[in-house]
Amino acid sequence: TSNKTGHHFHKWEVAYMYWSPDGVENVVMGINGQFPGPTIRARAGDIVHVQLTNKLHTEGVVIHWHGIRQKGTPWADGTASISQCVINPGETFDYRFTVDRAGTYFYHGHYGMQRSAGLYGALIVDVAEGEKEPFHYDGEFDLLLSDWWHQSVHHQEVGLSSKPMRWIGEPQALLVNGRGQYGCSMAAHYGNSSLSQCNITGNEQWAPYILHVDPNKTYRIRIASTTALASLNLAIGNHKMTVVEADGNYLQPFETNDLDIYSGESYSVLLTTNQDSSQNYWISLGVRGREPQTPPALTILNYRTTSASRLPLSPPPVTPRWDDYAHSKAFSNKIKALDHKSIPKPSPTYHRRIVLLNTQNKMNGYTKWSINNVSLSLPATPYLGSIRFGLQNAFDQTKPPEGFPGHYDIMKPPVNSNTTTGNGVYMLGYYSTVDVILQNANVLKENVSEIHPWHLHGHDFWLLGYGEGKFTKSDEKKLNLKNPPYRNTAVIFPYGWTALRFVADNPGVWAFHCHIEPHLHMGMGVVFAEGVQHVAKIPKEAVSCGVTGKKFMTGSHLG
Ligand SMILES: O=C1O[C@H]([C@@H](O)CO)C(O)=C1O
Repeated sequence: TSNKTGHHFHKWEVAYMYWSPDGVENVVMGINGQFPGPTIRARAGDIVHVQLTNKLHTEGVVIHWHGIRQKGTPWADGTASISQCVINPGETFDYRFTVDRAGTYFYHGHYGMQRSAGLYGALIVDVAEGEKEPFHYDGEFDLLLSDWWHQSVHHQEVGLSSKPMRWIGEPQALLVNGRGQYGCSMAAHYGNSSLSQCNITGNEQWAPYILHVDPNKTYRIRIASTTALASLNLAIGNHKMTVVEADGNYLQPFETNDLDIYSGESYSVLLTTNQDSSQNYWISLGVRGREPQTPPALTILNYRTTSASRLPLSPPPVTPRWDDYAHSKAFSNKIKALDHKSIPKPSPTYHRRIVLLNTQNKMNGYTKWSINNVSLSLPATPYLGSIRFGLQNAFDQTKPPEGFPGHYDIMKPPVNSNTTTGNGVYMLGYYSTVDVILQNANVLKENVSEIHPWHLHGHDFWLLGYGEGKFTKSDEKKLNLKNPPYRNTAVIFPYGWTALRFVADNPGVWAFHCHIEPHLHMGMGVVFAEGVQHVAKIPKEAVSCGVTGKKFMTGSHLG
């Protein structure tokens, strides 16, 4: 075996194109004529180099490499206004970064709502040569989950930022590897469906991605969710799954009949093909946490011992009811880190604890999401450059709040619903240990509190636990400091809290936000920065806009 660093060079062009993700022709944001974009496959320690050219006619673009920590390359994180200037039409930007750890990742647009427009794809990192995964499998499948609207993202963005706000509603279809079915169902013939039976030859862009398996083998199914809105549950007829990986980190294996997956998360499950091999089985994905108006996504587990076009004997497995939160919490609480050299043990103490209250608010008649009563509105100049070069006029210099008033009633709609906007930064001590308590609350409407999956850029965190109601000092003893999962995305349940801990050891500026795209668009995020003075050699192209761009034109040097 050799220890040579692999180098993966990809030339990509992003463009809108006609596509039919669910049987209805539409316009998607594709890469090199593909939707979803090409899968990147590398080994741990390799360098990935994507030379991205923007072929959109009138929009900028960036791509975020979700789950890749960008150690030493914070300008390659692909967050508009945070890590870089947008790539203008006709321009090319070089994303060059190390994939330092094996796992299931993905990439997606991180400017406006371009992820919802279809700008996403899979990024799979295998173990380094000579290394082994801590589990065995004979074959592998990659499922990238998303949701799809017929209305364009431009239309959606205008609706969300209008007065009164027009909500995007539920998706028209759920997609597996960019494929779904609108207005028909592959399982209509069992009865109890108002939809007609789909007529699919298999060559359609919207034909399901079928998993072809041999009997008595073990398969690794990698599942990642880049949905704009939907929380999902995946179940496979007659088969159990063993969950072994989450967000690029190994788990203590556990068996399950169905798997919850929130936007921004990834899992690997092992499936043993030990059922009647003369039959096929449904794979079904249902909506969680919001009253569904979208039929389940369906595809087929095909035993090669029978024809792939033969439909399963029994109807698709029924995923848990959308509001069965007890089921979701039980699943989340089963997730524990594997004792493995690749996963650091949690720091036993913290230096700073930031409590982030999540509320839906009004601001002068507009609807916003706010964190401690501040709704994020990103600045014109990317923070990475403005903080590195000390340009204080580029964003709010007031420190964002560390918490919220103790008397705030999380069970009621906000009393003072008039929120504020801001773009201040949480400056974290370099190498300090930071605790974040994400506190959920009631939305503007009585008796409603929603699910929000929070995603942290540039780091993994230890997910120390979940609880009900308002987090109090006495909840500290409930935190798991023994084997918390090490992840980059964590959900907050309705009216509950979620506790995280991470070490601020990655020089750069990092987004931390709700991964529901319309929610981020409405301000549901914060910005962390640490060790920015240690960032050297920022490529010019990353900061040639706003006040950092002007700095260049006066001939100053960078880095
Ligand atoms: O941000 C949101 O707005 C709607 C609703 O609260 C108002 O229409 C919804 O379900 C969200 O998640």
